[in-house]
Amino acid sequence: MTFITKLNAAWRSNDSLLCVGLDPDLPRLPEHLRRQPDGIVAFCKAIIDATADLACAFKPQIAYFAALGAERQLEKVCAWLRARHPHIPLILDAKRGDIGATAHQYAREAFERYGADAVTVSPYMGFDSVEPYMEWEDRGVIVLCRTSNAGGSDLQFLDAGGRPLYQHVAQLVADKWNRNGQCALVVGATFPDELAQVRSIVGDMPLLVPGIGAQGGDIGATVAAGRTADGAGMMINSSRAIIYAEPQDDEDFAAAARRVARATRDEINRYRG
Ligand SMILES: O=c1ccn([C@@H]2O[C@H](COP(=O)(O)O)[C@@H](O)[C@H]2O)c(=O)[nH]1
Repeated sequence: MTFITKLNAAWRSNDSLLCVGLDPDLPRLPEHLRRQPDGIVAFCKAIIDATADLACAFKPQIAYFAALGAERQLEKVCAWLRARHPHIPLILDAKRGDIGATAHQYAREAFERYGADAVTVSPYMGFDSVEPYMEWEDRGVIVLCRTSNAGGSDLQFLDAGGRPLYQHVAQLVADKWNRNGQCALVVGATFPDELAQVRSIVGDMPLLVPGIGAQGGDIGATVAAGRTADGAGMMINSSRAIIYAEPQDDEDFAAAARRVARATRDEINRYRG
């Protein structure tokens, strides 16, 4: 099954546009897990199992694992996700970008080592730096377009032939790069006007939309700006607000994550029309 087919099925089966981000920052993990050798794996497995019926995708952020030399733990988290929840797409957030030969190795890392359904990539080294990922025709290639951080405007708003560079990237990916129908774009929820612009350029292409939750993006404005005619089209990511949700009463961390994930999924759905 291709990434796009899997994503469409997950949108429907879980009635969800919510992507749960896995950004396990060791000091923020429950105390008993910080001391365990595979504590990050245990943390992520518990979050995954508690939210899998509420999510349209999971997005591990590779930096949180690589910074600790915990790539083996990331392998285990990805293996768990693929084995226990094979119908939920696994997006590796790695934001790779390099010359073709090196990009090929990054693609092997994402798709073969971690078995990801999709990977995030930077467009700024051009098509030959993105093309190697497309050899895996069943996987998704999610290209940075209008990122959620304020500093994204430094470059993404530069004039590119009469319009901002992020719009040029959207057009380029939609018209030329998406030869196998496997591309998606990253557009921040923190910029609903730009999200609407991108949606008008790319038709029904899926958008990975980080920036709600800890970054404060407005869910109603995000859904209104980015949804497709059938009320889908987006993987709206929330990481810290879900995985570090404050437990209430006698909840454990996974139950707290589930409560916030459910509330977020339901709030998104209220605006889908
Ligand atoms: O433009 C972008 C692209 C990627 N991200 C990533 O998404 C999550 C956001 O985490 P929160 O805790 O929900 O803020 C994180 O992994 C980022 O690296 C992004 O925020 N913006």
